[in-house]
Amino acid sequence: MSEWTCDSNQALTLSLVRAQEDAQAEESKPFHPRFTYPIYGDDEKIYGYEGLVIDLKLASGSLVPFVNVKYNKKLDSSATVDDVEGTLAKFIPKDYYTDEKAFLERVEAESVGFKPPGELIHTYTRPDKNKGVATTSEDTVTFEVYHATWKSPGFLELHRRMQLFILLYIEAGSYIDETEETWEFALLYEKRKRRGTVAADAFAYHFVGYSALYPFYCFPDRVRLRLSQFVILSPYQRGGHGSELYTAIYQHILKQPSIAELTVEDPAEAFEDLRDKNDLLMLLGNKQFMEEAIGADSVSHGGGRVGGVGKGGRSGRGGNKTAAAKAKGKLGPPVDKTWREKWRSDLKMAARQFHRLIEMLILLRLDPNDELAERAYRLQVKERLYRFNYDMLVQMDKEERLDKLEDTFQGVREDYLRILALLSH
Ligand SMILES: CC(=O)SCCNC(=O)CCNC(=O)[C@H](O)C(C)(C)COP(=O)(O)OP(=O)(O)OC[C@H]1O[C@@H](n2cnc3c(N)ncnc32)[C@H](O)[C@@H]1OP(=O)(O)O
Repeated sequence: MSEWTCDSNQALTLSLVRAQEDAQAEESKPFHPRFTYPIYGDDEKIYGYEGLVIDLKLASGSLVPFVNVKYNKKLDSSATVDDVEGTLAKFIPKDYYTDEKAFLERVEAESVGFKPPGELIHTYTRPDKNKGVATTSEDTVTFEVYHATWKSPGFLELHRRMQLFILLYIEAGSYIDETEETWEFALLYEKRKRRGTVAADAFAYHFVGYSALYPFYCFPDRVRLRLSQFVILSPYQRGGHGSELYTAIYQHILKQPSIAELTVEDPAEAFEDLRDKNDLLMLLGNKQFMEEAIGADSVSHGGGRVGGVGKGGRSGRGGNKTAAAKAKGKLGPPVDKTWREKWRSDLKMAARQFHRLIEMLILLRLDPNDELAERAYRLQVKERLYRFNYDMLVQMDKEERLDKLEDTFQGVREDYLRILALLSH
């Protein structure tokens, strides 16, 4: 890289600023985005500066921005030097701060008054990583999920600030249309007791992440809600917050009679794993579903448990399955399709996702020495794969098609084993 060229992912430095009383938090440390190509171009390079830092600070609650561009040297004014601030300004609200003192005063003022917009739909706690291991309730931090629409007071302004994270974190992510009224949102906030001199019962809210969902018509009289955007900010990633937000959205949907199912738009791999893991845990924890799936005897003997699913392998291998339980279970293989469809519809799951989950649950208990069961399983999975890839497979001759299906099946099976291993950590 030439002396005058900077990596824009490194140059852009984000931080979530808390009020001075609250500032000593892990989550306020600076971090870098995953992508900047939607802002600074496909090669994610900025030309014309040495030691460039684009300091983008956001008030941790309202996400009001402050921008300060710093550098050691800048090339003499010429047409080729990139306009760093002007380019970023096109993607954030016009009224961003450039005066740090005024910005910090705003952060202080908001730290007592800011509350997330929308309706509270889910609460959970985590040990306070800024205090070490939790021993009392004082050592835990509360997190809250809010359901919001454009009509929720204060949400439109907040969304104009937080949508930048879609560009910075989601590949091929783009801004949504504010004039489309039907968007729904789930916002995740940390709710933390204020420190220092402020009132003992005062709380401050800090933004963690959010999701945008869009309803599509679903025959005859309901909607299919499509999760289109989902982001958890770097300082909070891999702490189970994405799982909590996803579960809150799913539980909210289960309670809404007008929503038929939840679908996901073009999920990133990490999100697919998050979704599979949480969906599997939800099914394994559903007593009635598991009893019908594998028989009440097997569930009470631990056949529906996750425990013992080690890395890259299954436990149980059918060893403790009684013949009676096998005969009773609707899971198969092959699965009872009418039973599967009833549960899919009750659990409001998209068809492909639910069929995959069923295939994973079967694999979890499949006895590799039971050739009949192995064959029934292979046929079940291949039937789904055939339908899903029909347009491509139908163009091949028979031998090629069978080879392709077998390869795909083996790949899918390997991936299922990888996902099942995620359940044990
Ligand atoms: C429809 C869409 O919007 S798809 C786009 C999804 N969003 C993005 O990719 C934006 C950038 N990334 C993020 O926002 C977050 O990293 C998310 C949403 C993918 C995950 O959020 P997190 O809060 O980190 O997830 P959480 O801690 O609940 O992880 C649950 C499981 O998901 C899987 N997972 C989460 N992140 C990753 C990752 N980066 N790579 C692989 N697996 C992952 C793991 O199995 C994880 O369990 P584990 O930590 O016990 O191994």
